[in-house]
Amino acid sequence: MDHLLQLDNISCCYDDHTVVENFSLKITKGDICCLLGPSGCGKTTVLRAIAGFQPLAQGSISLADEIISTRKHMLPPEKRKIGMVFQDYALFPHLSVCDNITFGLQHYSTQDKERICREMLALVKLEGLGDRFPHELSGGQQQRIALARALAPQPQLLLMDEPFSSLDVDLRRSLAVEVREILKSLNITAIMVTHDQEEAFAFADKIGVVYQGNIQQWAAPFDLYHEPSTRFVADFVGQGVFLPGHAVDTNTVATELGLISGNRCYDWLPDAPVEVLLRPDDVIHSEDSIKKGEVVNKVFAGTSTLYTLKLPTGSLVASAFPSHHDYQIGDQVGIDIEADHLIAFKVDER
Ligand SMILES: Nc1ncnc2c1ncn2[C@@H]1O[C@H](COP(=O)(O)OP(=O)(O)OP(=O)(O)O)[C@@H](O)[C@H]1O
Repeated sequence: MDHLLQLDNISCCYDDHTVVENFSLKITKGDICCLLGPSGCGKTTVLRAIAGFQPLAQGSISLADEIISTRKHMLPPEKRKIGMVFQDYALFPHLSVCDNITFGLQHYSTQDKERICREMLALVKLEGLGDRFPHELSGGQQQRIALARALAPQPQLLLMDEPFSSLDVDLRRSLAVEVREILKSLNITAIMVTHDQEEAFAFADKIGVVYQGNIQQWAAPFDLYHEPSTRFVADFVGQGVFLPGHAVDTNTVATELGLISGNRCYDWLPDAPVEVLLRPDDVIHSEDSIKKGEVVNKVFAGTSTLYTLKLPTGSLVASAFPSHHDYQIGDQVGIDIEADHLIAFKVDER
């Protein structure tokens, strides 16, 4: 398969401090990807390395079969045909919307600039606002203009660093979906950096979960959620708790909620101590079940209510029940486990 972008074992340092180490990824043309991870894990550093602002201590980056960064060579950012969108929009305050959008088109004719500006404004659904100045636009509108400016020179790759994080939550989600549609309509390859997993889920075909300067897992959102390959990914992505148990055989674990069997095999030995990941949708309401949990917390979320339930040993599990079941703190609630994707880790597997 042809890859548009390839990072081979890159490392990046600030002074003597290595913040990204042996980091590799491959991105196919047209894919929309996300680097997701906690603050300080190195996401922005990787993005800056791809853009050409961050030198490499090791490894190489190639774009469309051209090596653009190694330890010894860095193609200047302006020659990489990479567009960037930043968290703070970074529009030029003294330029109109049209002049912002056409800023990267210095060598184009006036006629072409006007045409591209019209097309870009239509693309981001802001027709008619070309004469305004950035301070006359809302935050969401400014970010659309920043996107239009980045797309106007037809980049090979678009990089976005926390592009929606200055916006309120509703707008963040809806703009993530809308921007995804725009990029797909143009077959643009993009990488977004975020620490907001819902935003990453709404936006990306593939997500790389980054932890301490390294990719822990590179997968589609569904697989990250249901098939996390490390304990960190299981913990970081989605909600859930780890319930202690021990292995019975390769696909069954004994826990205080009984035997839990899944559709995959592990290489653990019988009796090995393990922890089972239970997502709120794995713990289901079952009125007549002999397995009970005591409600110790509840968060109403419209269609469902998220309950925290205390089991007899004191372990806690989370469960999302349809919200017409309304239990109170202290109630004993019957539950069952439905965890076909049995996700479990050996206790020492961190
Ligand atoms: N210019 C710099 N000089 C020294 N250290 C830096 C510099 N920029 C970043 N770092 C350090 O490098 C590490 C990775 O930073 P980076 O900004 O890449 O992380 P991040 O995952 O993007 O974090 P955030 O989500 O908070 O932006 C952090 O420990 C940070 O303190």
